[in-house]
Amino acid sequence: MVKLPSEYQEKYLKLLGPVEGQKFLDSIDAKVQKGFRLNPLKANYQEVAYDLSKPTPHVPTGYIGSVSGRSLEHQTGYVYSQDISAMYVAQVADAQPGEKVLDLCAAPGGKSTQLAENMANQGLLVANEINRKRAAILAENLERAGAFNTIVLNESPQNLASVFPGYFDKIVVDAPCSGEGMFRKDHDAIKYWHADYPAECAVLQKEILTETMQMLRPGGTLVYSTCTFAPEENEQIVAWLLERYPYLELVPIKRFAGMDAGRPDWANGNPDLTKTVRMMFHHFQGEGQFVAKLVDTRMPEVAAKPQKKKKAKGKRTNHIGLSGQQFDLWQDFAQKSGLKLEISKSDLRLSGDYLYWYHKDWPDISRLKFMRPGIMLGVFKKNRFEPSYTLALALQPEQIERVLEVTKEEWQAYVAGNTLTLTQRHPVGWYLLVCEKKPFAFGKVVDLTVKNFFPKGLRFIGLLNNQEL
Ligand SMILES: C[S@@+](CC[C@H](N)C(=O)[O-])C[C@H]1O[C@@H](n2cnc3c(N)ncnc32)[C@H](O)[C@@H]1O
Repeated sequence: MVKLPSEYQEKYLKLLGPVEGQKFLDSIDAKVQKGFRLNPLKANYQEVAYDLSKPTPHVPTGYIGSVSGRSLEHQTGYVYSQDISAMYVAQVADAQPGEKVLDLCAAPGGKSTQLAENMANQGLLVANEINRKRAAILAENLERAGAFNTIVLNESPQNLASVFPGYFDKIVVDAPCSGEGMFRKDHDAIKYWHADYPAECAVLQKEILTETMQMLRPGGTLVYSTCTFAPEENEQIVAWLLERYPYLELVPIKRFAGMDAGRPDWANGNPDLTKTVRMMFHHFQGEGQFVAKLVDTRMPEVAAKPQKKKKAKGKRTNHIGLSGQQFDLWQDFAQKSGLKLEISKSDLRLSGDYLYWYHKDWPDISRLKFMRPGIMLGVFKKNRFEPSYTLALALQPEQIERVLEVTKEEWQAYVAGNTLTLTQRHPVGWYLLVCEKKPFAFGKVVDLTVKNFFPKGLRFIGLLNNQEL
């Protein structure tokens, strides 16, 4: 039996009433239902060695079941382990190809990967995370997903607002919160809870949303979510938004079986709050989640003010052009490996020795701290170019001629850091390594050996049959 703080118990018994409140509190001991999503950015994305017999009704790519972080499917970004409630947030955001979307509090990347998938790699997804270590994990997850249209930043909402005024069509704020909805899955989270915690989180949420509102374009959409049950961080925040920004309107969110409507009586009585959705332990299969969708009803032409381009402060060192020699090295790689991606020279950027693909119509982010200023294509080392792991995971096998299909045992050996031995000679050079049709890395063929270029920090012991011992 999980022990919940007495003030927490009293609060929910009062809010929900004694009978329902007790059911809610008792459900803390129920089994955690794991979930995962498939990734339609990948070719043959449904060809995975996982049970797909339990699809989720509310997310077309969602399934009930667990996946291993050591499986081929996970490493190649075909599956993403995610709670089935959490996966409803990006579904509600309904990001479309071509849109400009911001995921403001994005790590580890559950919502960002799903947004990128829904955008079919068209448009721009800015995935931001304030915590640097978490931002690195976010970048890795987006990399695995094969997200091509993404910039990963490591900024405060305030700094972002100074660069992106009125810029985004859609913004997802999956806010830092008191995490009550995680209590069943992560008992340690209970230790941090105290009676004032939700109110403290609400102060931060309002600060974050104040900056957020500066970045939403007139006519744009804001999705606000938390993984807590506390009304202070849910209905009361939405009520505050509606009062402070009268041009915002709530959009009704479809409620699937087990989902509850938001509770006006837990805020200021605004009946529109029933358009928000709660996922509660005792009713819905997943963990706790709240989600609200708001649209900015101002007409774009009335409200939009011309934005003056701010001059960058200090030296702009992040993006410099390629030298002629570097461009030749890149082209040599592209030509020899038979790369079939249309990348114009003006979309190539250099950051240190790293080569990025950064669309010329994307905004100037040189004043911001970034993890990935675009898609990392590779790195220049002395007189050679090494293609990146990111590029390997973003490619479909048909987008490159030099492909080497390996066995599952060879995949396991390679991701652990070993070289592979070939039985047949191939021309020297870079090859996209593919296992069960899933690209997983680049390797360099020299004589009868595939030299290992799997990133050192990511090496692991892969599973052959997806079963953790
Ligand atoms: C609920 S988590 C995000 C989960 C993520 N959206 C996902 O689906 O994987 C909230 C995030 O907000 C970040 N955060 C904390 N304080 C913040 C602040 N002041 N401004 C912006 N983000 C903040 C946390 O580091 C955390 O990664």
